[in-house]
Amino acid sequence: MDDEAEHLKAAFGDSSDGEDFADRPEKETLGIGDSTVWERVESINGLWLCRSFLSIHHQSELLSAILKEGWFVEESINQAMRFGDLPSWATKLSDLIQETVESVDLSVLPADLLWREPLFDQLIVNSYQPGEGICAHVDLLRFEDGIAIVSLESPCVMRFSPAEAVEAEDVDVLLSPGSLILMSGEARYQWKHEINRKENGFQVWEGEEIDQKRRISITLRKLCQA
Ligand SMILES: O=C(O)CCC(=O)C(=O)O
Ligand SMILES: [Fe+2]
Repeated sequence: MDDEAEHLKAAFGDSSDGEDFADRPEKETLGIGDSTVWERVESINGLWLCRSFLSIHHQSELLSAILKEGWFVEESINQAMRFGDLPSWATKLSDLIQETVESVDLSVLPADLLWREPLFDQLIVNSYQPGEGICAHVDLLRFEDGIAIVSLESPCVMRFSPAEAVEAEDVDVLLSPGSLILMSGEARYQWKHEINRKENGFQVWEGEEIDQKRRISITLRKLCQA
């Protein structure tokens, strides 16, 4: 077992523990977690969270595929970007997002976004060491509506705050490993999002300080046509 798999096993237990994947081959092939429950983040239209998007096994496979790309061998490099043809693991992830969204009877993503071709053609993988995060921002307008973020490894709190000075409270969302968030409409254009993992940050969830480790995120977007 390589270091990453060992690390995941230590954190989450063996993926085969108590799970008989043979009974549910379809789910496992698709990499769908135990349940694909979607939560609408109240007070932010267009923000949806699926905590159990990826099974432990799929998280481990995805992490290995990302690390195999060799993007993060130098400590100074913590971000990789790809446009157009995405690596096969990212295309599979995009397909899985589409299937998962399609299979629920909820408007998790507006149909015109869900069925555009391709769903995503831009990929960013960020690797954050403990203490590192991302400043409050609205994603650039050169990207279309409909943004997906998949989280791996350390959980973190992502804070949403209104982009314009309006009377609305900030909203914290816990991005646990294996989770997927989708932002569209107001969530994408009218709210900023940030992750502050500095000492004076906000990595507290349900009263407990989050034990920070490396966090890897995969952001999928679609470029606007020129
Ligand atoms: O790492 C994340 O979860 C967020 C990344 C992000 O917001 C971005 O790249 O625009
Ligand atoms: Fe962003």
